[in-house]
Amino acid sequence: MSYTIKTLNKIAKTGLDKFGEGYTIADDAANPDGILLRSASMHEMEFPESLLSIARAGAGVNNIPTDKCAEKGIVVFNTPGANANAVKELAITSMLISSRKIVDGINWANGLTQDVAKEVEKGKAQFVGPEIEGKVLGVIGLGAIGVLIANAAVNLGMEVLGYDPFISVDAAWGLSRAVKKATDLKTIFEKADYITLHIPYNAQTKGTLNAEAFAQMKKGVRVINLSRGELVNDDDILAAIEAGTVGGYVTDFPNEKMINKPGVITIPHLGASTPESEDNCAHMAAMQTKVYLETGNIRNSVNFPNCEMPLSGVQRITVAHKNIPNMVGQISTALADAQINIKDMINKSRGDYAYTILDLESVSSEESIAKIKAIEGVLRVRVI
Ligand SMILES: NC(=O)C1=CN([C@@H]2O[C@H](COP(=O)(O)OP(=O)(O)OC[C@H]3O[C@@H](n4cnc5c(N)ncnc54)[C@H](O)[C@@H]3O)[C@@H](O)[C@H]2O)C=CC1
Ligand SMILES: O=C(O)C(=O)COP(=O)(O)O
Repeated sequence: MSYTIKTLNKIAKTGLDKFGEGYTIADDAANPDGILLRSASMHEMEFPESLLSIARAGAGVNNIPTDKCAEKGIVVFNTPGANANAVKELAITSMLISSRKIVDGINWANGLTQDVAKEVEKGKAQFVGPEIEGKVLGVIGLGAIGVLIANAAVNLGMEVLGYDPFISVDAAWGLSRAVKKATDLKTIFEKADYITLHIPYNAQTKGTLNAEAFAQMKKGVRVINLSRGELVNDDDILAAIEAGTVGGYVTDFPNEKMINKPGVITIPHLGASTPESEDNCAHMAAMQTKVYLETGNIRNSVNFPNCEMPLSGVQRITVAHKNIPNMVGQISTALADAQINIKDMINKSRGDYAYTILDLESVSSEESIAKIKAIEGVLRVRVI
């Protein structure tokens, strides 16, 4: 057994150490079995035939063409929740720095040269800003991060409204009963003093906060975006700041338009930059990759279903395929034609794609594997 892992970003050593014997890890591997990355964009990349999996050490997968990967039978993983606490802490920080004029105050104080103590007392009145206790926070997206923030804000004495039409059962279980459900974005826009976004960036969520949204918001609302820059329309929020509708914008995704703008605080994408999160994400990404390469079991994929079965039999075959009728029938017929008995099997689907694991009582023949590969809708066959 030997596998090659390519890294596209710096991945915490504690995670890479999990691969252990039989693995070569390099940032310039030509024909990797697996790729590990953080925010590097893979949209323009060619995928080598050797590539079986991609693991995003983090939450957002908008930097990976997940459908294109699925079509090639490449399983893409992320690490749900592994960096959520780091983002929660930065979101609370962001609410505070959007409210109290801490950043401006620090910059001003650093520019003082003489009679500093006296000048501080004279000048501090220009940096007054409101407290967050008693104010209304609107949380858009109640996943791993949104739930933690909503609960923390309740504990800080805020009134919290949450909006997530697709909330998972687990997330709902974790949410404080004090968090009120908003059934539409309008309610959040009209009531919130602070709005924080915790949704993925995709074609549906692009520009969630735009001129139409800002027009419905309370005057002076503070907006926090630690999710992705594209969720907020840059020109529209700058206009809303200029008009006084938005009282402050904190973004973890600076660009040329946002730098050095009054009312905008730019953070250099630090949401997940804590040693704890970097270790958690790397650990999960490495373990999910190792398990997939060595057993074919899928845990925490974003483009294929989760599908796990304990190893049994003398050989395992995994088939990534389209979610269309009669795939399992055709695969088992190909094996039966070669007198191969199936000891155990599992089939799961997710959207347009599905995955089948078969543990065999005898070793398959090249001919039967070729037959499975030739079935229309089969994307990738592995013999483990
Ligand atoms: N700044 C940073 O360093 C980090 C940023 N992120 C960003 O935060 C996002 C969220 O992360 P997690 O909470 O871990 O993901 P998650 O997948 O646990 O939660 C996302 C939630 O958004 C909800 N959602 C999806 N579309 C929605 C819509 N149109 N309206 C309302 N809710 C919607 C989903 O139902 C889900 O509950 C990531 O996709 C990523 O873009 C995540 C980690 C670090
Ligand atoms: O997990 C995410 O979605 C993030 O945005 C974190 O990005 P990073 O791993 O710090 O480049």
